[in-house]
Amino acid sequence: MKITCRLTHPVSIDMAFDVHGLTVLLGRSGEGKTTMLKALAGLLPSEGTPFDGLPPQARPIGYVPQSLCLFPHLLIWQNVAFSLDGADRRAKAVALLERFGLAAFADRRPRQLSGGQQQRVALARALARAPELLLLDEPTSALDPVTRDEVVAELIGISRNGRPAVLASTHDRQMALAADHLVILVQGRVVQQGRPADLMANPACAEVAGLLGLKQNAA
Ligand SMILES: Nc1ncnc2c1ncn2[C@@H]1O[C@H](COP(=O)(O)OP(=O)(O)OP(=O)(O)O)[C@@H](O)[C@H]1O
Repeated sequence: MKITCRLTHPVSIDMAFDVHGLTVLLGRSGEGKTTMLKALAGLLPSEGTPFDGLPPQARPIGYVPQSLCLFPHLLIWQNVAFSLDGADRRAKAVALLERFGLAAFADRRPRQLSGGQQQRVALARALARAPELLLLDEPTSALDPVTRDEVVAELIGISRNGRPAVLASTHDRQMALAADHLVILVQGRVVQQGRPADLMANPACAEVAGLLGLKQNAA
């Protein structure tokens, strides 16, 4: 899937990149990663996205914000079933929870779950509408290293099934290096994209080398 996006406010962005498998957007704080994910999800006005003209609810997108935004007053299964209709919505939600090993938590509330479990509930909710593209804003930022590795493995598993493609923003170098496709942002522009190993071997510039944690040659 080809993603394009142009924005002038609140930050200047002009991006074009491919999404296949688990794709990770890596950039410094303030580059506009969150802003672009919101624009793709239809929560901010933008131009040149593949989804222009569609209201947020009609976009084939699942979106997990950094704060997750689970509904605290709803049960876990009700959170997952939020966008579903029909008498079988509980069964569908529980089936999704089963996929993440959380079916036993269906009748609890979000505050009764750990951060990693809440992240998986938010993932299940985003997958409920069978999106073509799953957007995740810094999905590992609140997780300990072990849970982070589990969530990244789950994202790889989700994306390997072909649908949805998964696009995650991060500062997390470990997550970036585990991706199928890595997109590096500098000042709202894509400066390099490709397989993480290829970028590690041939960083396009000092900024890319810095983001990847490579030693830079003295000028
Ligand atoms: N509602 C807003 N009003 C004004 N400026 C904003 C608004 N939202 C974001 N910005 C600015 O736009 C820029 C990009 O913000 P954004 O949150 O998209 O960056 P980011 O790359 O996701 O950063 P981080 O990695 O720290 O989350 C920042 O300079 C931010 O201050």
